[in-house]
Amino acid sequence: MAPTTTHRLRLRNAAQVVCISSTGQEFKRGKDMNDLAIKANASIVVAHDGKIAAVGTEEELLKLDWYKTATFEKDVNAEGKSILPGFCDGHSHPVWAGDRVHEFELKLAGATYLDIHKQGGGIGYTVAQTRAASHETLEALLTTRLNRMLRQGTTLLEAKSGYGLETATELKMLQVLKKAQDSHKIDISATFLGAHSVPKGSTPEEATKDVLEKQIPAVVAAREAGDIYVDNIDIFMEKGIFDYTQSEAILTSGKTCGMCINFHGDELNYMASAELGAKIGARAISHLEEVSDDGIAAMAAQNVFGVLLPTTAYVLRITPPPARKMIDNGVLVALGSDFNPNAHCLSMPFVMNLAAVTMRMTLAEALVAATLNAAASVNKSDLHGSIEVGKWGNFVIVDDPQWTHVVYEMVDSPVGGVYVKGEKVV
Ligand SMILES: N=CN[C@@H](CCC(=O)O)C(=O)O
Ligand SMILES: [Zn+2]
Repeated sequence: MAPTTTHRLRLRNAAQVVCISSTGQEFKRGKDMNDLAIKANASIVVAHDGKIAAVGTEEELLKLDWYKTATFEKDVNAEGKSILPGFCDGHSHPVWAGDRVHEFELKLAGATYLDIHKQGGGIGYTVAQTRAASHETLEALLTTRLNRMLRQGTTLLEAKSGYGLETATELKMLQVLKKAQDSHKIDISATFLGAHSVPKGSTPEEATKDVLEKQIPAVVAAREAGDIYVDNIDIFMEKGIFDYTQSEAILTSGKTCGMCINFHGDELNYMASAELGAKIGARAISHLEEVSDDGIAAMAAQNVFGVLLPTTAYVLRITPPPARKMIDNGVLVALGSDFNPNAHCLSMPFVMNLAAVTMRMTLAEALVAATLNAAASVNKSDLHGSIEVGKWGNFVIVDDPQWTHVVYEMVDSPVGGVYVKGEKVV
């Protein structure tokens, strides 16, 4: 008889455990996105280190010697429920003060995003508010937003700076993200976005020089001092903001300093961002509403993730990115909420609903893009994004035997519980 082993958690006999992968895949592409590796009437065990120790039907689990005598600190009956991996949000801007509800009304009345931007609103408005805000104010705002995301099932988040556009405020935002990473249940991939816009009174050339010569060196020094951490470098590559040459210079400089390239491109105008990203070894490019066919081919060939953000097209009433074409042509597709003062969305279930309805992704593709592929877009699918032995015990419990209800039931999605590292956090 095997000795008794104790474990943090067993979720017992769920109608569906949606594993996403059962072979340790780093990501999924093309038709494989429709295979969710679903186990019916299955259980999950999480060890005391917060990692998944076993997943399978009772019959499968009883083949494991240790399982027969195992005990569980929490033993939860999941009958009639379905279990998904915690959602992974591949793109967000969660650190800022003020809001732009006044601009929402202007946009509804016909003003475009770039019209408002040129008049000093948009990102410029948020930059002024965020520069003026204290660490404490930003921390409190971020915590509230993270809590709301967690309630909707997000357990991994890519989160950007970018409302400072100068060294001190960019560092303040990254410090606030580090504090959240050290204290909050959501795991955060931190992104430096000092080139989110051209600050008032500067030219794009001057702003590029400031990012290259002041901001990046300061970010690297603060990272070395342990004051911040930073995983990715980003830029808003857009007409009238940063062009091809400026984007290439900033992104490659960040890469040289050890950051992964993960940037905004081909959003409102075609900029050859996809082609640039493939050329310089980007991990991910977000938006891509205006991506070219050549750009799609280049991204597919170089394994560059397309992080698609259906909330942006919805709120700006623009044409969504060609998700179908991208998936069918082999691009690695992930999803993000794009939470920011322009697109105030904290819910990955809603993002999946929009992806399915407005971008013609299947429900399975939307789920893979909001779990395994979003985790992989920030190099974290070794621990996030699927229900497999050795990964974090991060789960969303859906109050229905069919997981698809979490996407189908709009707005008040049936998220019945959220677990992080085997602990119930919602
Ligand atoms: N497009 C650029 N950045 C954000 C919007 C930021 C803002 O408007 O404050 C985005 O991803 O949608
Ligand atoms: Zn963005």
